[in-house]
Amino acid sequence: MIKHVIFDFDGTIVESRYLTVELLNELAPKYRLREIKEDEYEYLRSLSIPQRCRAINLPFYKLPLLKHELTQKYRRATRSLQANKGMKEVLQQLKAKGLALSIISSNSANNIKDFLDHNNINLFDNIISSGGIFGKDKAIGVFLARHSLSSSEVIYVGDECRDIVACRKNNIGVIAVTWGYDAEELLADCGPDLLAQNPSEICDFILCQM
Ligand SMILES: O=C(O)COP(=O)(O)O
Repeated sequence: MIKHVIFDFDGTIVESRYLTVELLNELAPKYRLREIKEDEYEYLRSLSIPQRCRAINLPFYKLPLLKHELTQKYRRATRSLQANKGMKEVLQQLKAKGLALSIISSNSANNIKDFLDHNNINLFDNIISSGGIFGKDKAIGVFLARHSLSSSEVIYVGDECRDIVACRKNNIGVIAVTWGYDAEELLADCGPDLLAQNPSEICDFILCQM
């Protein structure tokens, strides 16, 4: 029975895709990246992370430093970001049913808290940063152990294939949402338990497993 729902932040709860592209373009000269044009967004969403990195001339070794700088720059814009339509209501409904809610994200806890405070979203029991882009599987594992949760008591809601992979490594269920960073076809190939086209499907899926 599900007791705890863990959410991804960027793309899933908050619409930060355009901000991320803007910040990447700002950092492009420093990291010698190819600038991203607006008409490429959809194409880039359909690529895997290694393909995406190649498409913008980003060698993997530059990724940690770039990610760090991007997270710092993100801070100044948290107040201009909006929650994805219908997500606040989903969080409220799940909380009202007695579920614990947490966030495990590769963004920083400060950025996330800033956004949540500014938008009066005060529903999360834990906000955890997994650090790097690929640390989510470990962060989820530590979280389950720390809270004595079995894999069947938890479900994750995310928007990227790397979220699905991290959940599979921990044997937990995963809902992938189609309005975030990764395109629907890419997510479908990773085999989530549910591919949600709109926020209300998240509630329906979770509440029928309680
Ligand atoms: O920091 C990011 O760019 C992505 O963060 P997320 O794990 O919440 O999607």
